[in-house]
Amino acid sequence: MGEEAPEFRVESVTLESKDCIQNAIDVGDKTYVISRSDDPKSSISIKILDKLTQTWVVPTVLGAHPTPSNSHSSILVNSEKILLIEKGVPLSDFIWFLEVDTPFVKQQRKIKGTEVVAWTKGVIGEGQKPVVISGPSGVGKGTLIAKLMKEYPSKFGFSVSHTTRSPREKEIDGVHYHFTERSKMEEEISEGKFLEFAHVHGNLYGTSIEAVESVTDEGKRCILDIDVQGARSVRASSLEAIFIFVCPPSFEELEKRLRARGTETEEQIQKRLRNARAELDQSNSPGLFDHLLVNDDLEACYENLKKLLSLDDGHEDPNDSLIKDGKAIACYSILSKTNSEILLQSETNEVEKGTASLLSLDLSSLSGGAPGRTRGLKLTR
Ligand SMILES: Nc1ncnc2c1ncn2[C@@H]1O[C@H](COP(=O)(O)OP(=O)(O)OP(=O)(O)O)[C@@H](O)[C@H]1O
Ligand SMILES: Nc1nc2c(ncn2[C@@H]2O[C@H](COP(=O)(O)O)[C@@H](O)[C@H]2O)c(=O)[nH]1
Repeated sequence: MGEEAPEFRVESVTLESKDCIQNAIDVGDKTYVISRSDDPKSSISIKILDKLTQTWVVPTVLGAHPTPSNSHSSILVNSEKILLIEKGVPLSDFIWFLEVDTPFVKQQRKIKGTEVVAWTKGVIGEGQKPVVISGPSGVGKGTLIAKLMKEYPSKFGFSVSHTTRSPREKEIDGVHYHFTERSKMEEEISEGKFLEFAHVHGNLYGTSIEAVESVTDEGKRCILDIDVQGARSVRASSLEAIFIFVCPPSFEELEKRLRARGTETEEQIQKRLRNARAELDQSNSPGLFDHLLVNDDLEACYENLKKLLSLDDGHEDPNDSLIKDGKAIACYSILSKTNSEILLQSETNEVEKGTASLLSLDLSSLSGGAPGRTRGLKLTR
């Protein structure tokens, strides 16, 4: 927490009636009214008053909404976003931002031709970098990932991709893939819901932003199994990840594994083998992959993968002690704001296990935002 005395500002007016709570926050010429009814199941609604014309607008609200709760407090962070602190929800879910004029909101306003706001959830700490695993079809990516998830179920989470291909026997919708119609997937891509997508072996595959975010929200390290085109797109995105390419010991062995798997027709096998040559050629593209792993003996390759991942395990997240018990119930309200921090005060008399009476949210720590999460929040006692 900084030394300077908190500068108190009345930027938010809270009106509580018998069955409704409303916060009114001025941002330039507009007043944003955030309301929720007394019913904890009902969601938050937003109205905007244009102070110049004295007209009300109900904006298009993008992003996942805050978890229903019966109370919140809010404050303007800067001209782009409002902070909302929810009460009575788990600590892992109590910080939200309403983006009112971020670059994303400005862009969406232009596209939609309406007033737009976007919710984004605040995530404490950076978490560990996601791991992108690429390699030709049949090399054993899925096998290696399955072993990792089995051995470390609470440490790693799989990014469930979308695909337009048909499910194989034993593949479960929502577990192995989100099996989807091409038109629906294309629509969602155009809505900006995908981190990356690619045409692979004649079908459309893609990683939704939600697929990665939901794993990270659970405090797990995200594993992506995607092709080389997808790896390139993720490399070019703002997601900082570790990129691993898995090679077969030989092309003949790759073909043998693909055939032995018995999931593709001869025509599909031929297509996958043709694409494999191109993917193997690209494995050495400068700056694309951080590590190459040869999957000859499965156990030896798995041990090498574990060694690679533990190289990045060294760092301790300073927020760990605060978020360790993410299920503890948050009962904070906003106390004050300076240019550098927002102070949150606990409203419980007895400080619950895993929570503190006063928390400082470092305003220089906010990164990302809609359509993903606002990450890297530094929250200190
Ligand atoms: N080291 C290995 N030695 C022998 N067989 C292996 C080895 N690793 C995986 N396999 C087998 O090879 C087949 C293909 O593996 P897997 O399905 O994991 O490949 P993949 O890279 O995930 O393929 P795709 O990209 O098509 O999903 C499976 O039948 C698997 O059991
Ligand atoms: N670019 C992306 N590639 C993906 C994604 N999910 C899977 N894949 C890759 O597709 C092939 C074929 O997979 P299969 O399950 O049909 O055998 C394989 O190389 C995967 O890595 C994705 O979301 N984006």
